Amino acid sequence: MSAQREMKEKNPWHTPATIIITVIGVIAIVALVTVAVLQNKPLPKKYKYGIVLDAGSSHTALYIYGWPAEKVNDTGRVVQVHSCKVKGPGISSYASAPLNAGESLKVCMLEAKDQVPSKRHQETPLYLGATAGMRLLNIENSTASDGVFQAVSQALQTSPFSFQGARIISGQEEGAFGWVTVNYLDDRLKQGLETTGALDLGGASTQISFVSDNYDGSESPKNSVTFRLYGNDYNLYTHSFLCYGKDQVLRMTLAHQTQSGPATVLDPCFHRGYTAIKNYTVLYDTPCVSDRKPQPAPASFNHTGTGDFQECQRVVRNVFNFTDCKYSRCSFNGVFQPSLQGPFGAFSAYYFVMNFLNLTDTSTPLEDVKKKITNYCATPWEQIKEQYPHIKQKYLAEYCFSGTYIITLLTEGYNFTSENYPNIKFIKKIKDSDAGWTLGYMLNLTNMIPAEAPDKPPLPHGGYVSIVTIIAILLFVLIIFSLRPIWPRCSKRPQII
Ligand SMILES: Nc1ncnc2c1ncn2[C@@H]1O[C@H](COP(=O)(O)OP(=O)(O)O)[C@@H](O)[C@H]1O
Ligand SMILES: [Ca+2]
Repeated sequence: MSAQREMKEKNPWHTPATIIITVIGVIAIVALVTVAVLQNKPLPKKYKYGIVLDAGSSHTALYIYGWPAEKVNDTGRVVQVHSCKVKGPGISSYASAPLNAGESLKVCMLEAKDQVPSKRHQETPLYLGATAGMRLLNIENSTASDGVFQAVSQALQTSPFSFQGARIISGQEEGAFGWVTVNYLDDRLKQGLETTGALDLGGASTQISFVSDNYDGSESPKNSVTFRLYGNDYNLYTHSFLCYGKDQVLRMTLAHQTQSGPATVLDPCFHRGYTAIKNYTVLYDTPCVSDRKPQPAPASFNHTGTGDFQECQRVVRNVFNFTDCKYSRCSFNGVFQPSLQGPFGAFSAYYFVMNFLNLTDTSTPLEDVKKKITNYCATPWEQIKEQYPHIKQKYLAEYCFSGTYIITLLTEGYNFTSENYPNIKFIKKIKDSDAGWTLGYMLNLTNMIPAEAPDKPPLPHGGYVSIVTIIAILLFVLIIFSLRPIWPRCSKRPQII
């Protein structure tokens, strides 16, 4: 009894001071964790938006991008939140009725109004960039192109967004911003990883952009764009070939085949059984071919397919000049090109065509790719129409030509070989955002990619709570252990006696 009483008296757990300390300690730990959980909750997310209209030669598309308002420079956090395809042709087709060009954008602009919360409308920048279709119209008839821009600008000014202007973007911008988009979406810029080259095939022009280590830009300065992004310097090679989009190349190959003004053209790039009456004036109505119009020319010709890949490739080769080159190396038409390097993303019409032909898997050897296109071209037109009843016949008739052109451009134009052809990925989207120049264009105009690497991001909320909890538990354990030297001695004393 007396030993028990002694123990009770000497046990520090039972003194009022220790009880108070322990209670205060526990309350402090609970309070600390509660504060960490409640007070440091991330602020409710505020979103910002930006809108870009891609006025291409064949059609216009509207893209809405969104990003959290805070710390946007942190990561590749700008994403495509919506897209809208404008009904009808590209704005350059409205040269003689410009008001209709403005009118054509209305449906997508209404969609954009619904997609962006109304309290953000006023602060949302809206851009329109026009590419090769308008470049060609501007060369052909600058008054007409001015008229189109006036009409679309007027239509866009009436929108609730902050309209920042409509303009033709240069081929260099188109190529460089396509490259920025691909690498931004892939998170390659921020991490300073090896970059991906960009291959963009449009209807009226085509772009190639990539970083090559043995290229410093001095051999052909007009093909060089330098960027400092997230603390890394990039020396980008880029070139845009005007008239080398697939629609203009098709005209050039037809022009090549109609130089003598024949009444019938037997075209190996179209299927056997395909036949259509085509108008000479319409065919030659672009600066890419206008100087080659046969004089005098009949009103129309009979365009008849023979479906022969190898012959088609022979015809397509005629649109390239492989001989003139004043540089150390060239792609074609006397244009400098450094040696190909790294992976490539090929988008827009590259994707549409190769996806249709089931050739997006580039592990398919180049020889097999050619065989598949050969088979497709050799399939009679009636069979093709039956096989693909839901695909627009204009596209359907042209896939043989387009596939042949793509392979010829890549291998003979840009010098891809069977070894590095697998480095090309045919892509439509990267992480739900379309590959194309528009995102890079907006990131640039809104200064969203900093030149220097951003500061290390602060600890996320979850991480902060965990750390405070761990510290609190450690403190608790520490209190227990700090009392241990007194406590065990007291409890063991009766046994010693
Ligand atoms: N589903 C499809 N199949 C084949 N080609 C397509 C498809 N959708 C779009 N295209 C083609 O993609 C090209 C897009 O070019 P576009 O961006 O309008 O021109 P540019 O960039 O030269 O101004 C056009 O040749 C168009 O016909
Ligand atoms: Ca385009």
